[in-house]
Amino acid sequence: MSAPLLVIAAGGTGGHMFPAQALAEAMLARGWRVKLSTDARGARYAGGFPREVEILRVAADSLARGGLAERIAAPFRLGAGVLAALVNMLRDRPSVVAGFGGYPSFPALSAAIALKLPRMIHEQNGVLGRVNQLYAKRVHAVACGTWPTDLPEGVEGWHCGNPVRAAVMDRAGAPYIPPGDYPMSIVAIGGSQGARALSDNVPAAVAALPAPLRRHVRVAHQAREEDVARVTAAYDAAGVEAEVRPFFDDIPKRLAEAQLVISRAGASSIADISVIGRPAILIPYPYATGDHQTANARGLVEAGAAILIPESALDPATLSEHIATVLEQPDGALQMARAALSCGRPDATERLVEIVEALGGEG
Ligand SMILES: CC(=O)N[C@H]1[C@@H](OP(=O)(O)OP(=O)(O)OC[C@H]2O[C@@H](n3ccc(=O)[nH]c3=O)[C@H](O)[C@@H]2O)O[C@H](CO)[C@@H](O)[C@@H]1O
Repeated sequence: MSAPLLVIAAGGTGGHMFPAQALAEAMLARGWRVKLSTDARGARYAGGFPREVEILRVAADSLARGGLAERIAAPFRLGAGVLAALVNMLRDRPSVVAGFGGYPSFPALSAAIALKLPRMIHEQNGVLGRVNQLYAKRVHAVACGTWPTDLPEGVEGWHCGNPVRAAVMDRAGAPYIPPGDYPMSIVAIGGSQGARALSDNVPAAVAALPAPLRRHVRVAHQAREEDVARVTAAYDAAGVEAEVRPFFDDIPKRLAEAQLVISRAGASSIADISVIGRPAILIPYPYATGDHQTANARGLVEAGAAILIPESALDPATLSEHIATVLEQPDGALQMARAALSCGRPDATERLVEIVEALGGEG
């Protein structure tokens, strides 16, 4: 008998592809075969997948983007994608089909429903994306990366978490050193691309801290390339030691060493902060689809692990007060760090594996 087959369907952004890759690796290690159904954009990330994973390219464009001709063509391309997925699945008879969101997950999930195959979705954010929203009621399991997640009535979700990188796992629950009379680290991150709102406000907020506190603070600040010079100059002018870069490759280590994290609320940033367990001030990106970053922040805020500042209420004075509140209260900061840890799911991949194996066993 051949090994059971998992078909993973995921769209073309890192947010969808990374958890899909973590599951692919884990299922291969358990002796399953894995195929990845994705589009041209997703195929660019497929290089990170193990070589054993066969890539099935599907055409599946957004119905809402592009020019008129593209919009007219989109439903036909989606239809062709569904037909191709049907043909593939009739041939392969997968044991489980797992959608990770994005348009390319539409054809595979549609075919799985038509063929009555065991199927699941994983949603990384606290609000369901379009394809996941469409199919949440028609799959056998809804795995949630963020908790709580807004789900349609009658749909039960499983808090699996979002898989994090090995370098984050290595620091899961690393001891937290509460703030005190010694050098303290603030890490400011704005998602994978950096955030202008953080660059406009964090340096001024740090500069406005009471002098005895400011003297002890050093900052690692991720800024967009074009903002690096002015952000560096702002810290210099305030006499604050700061490293300003477009991207830190060693962010897991820096998060582990931080007394406070100031961040956007992208799904992976939230997962990293939770798994390592650090107090945070979260400023959700206000234009994310369905305001999902505010939803992503909810779990940490409700647990008392994070302070939420909507971008509309963000200014240096407000941010400065919140930074001071965390850094001047070591017990409170320690409580926040512990609360963050209680939201973390370092076993996210294993939880996803359990769902796949349970569904595969029923197939
Ligand atoms: C603007 C936008 O729409 N962003 C979306 C995008 O997030 P995006 O991919 O931009 O951001 P995420 O927070 O999900 O991930 C960023 C990752 O980069 C790491 N990091 C960050 C800075 C740095 O210097 N070094 C570093 O390694 C973070 O620790 C994290 O692991 O996809 C996510 C998953 O669907 C969504 O939740 C976000 O809303």
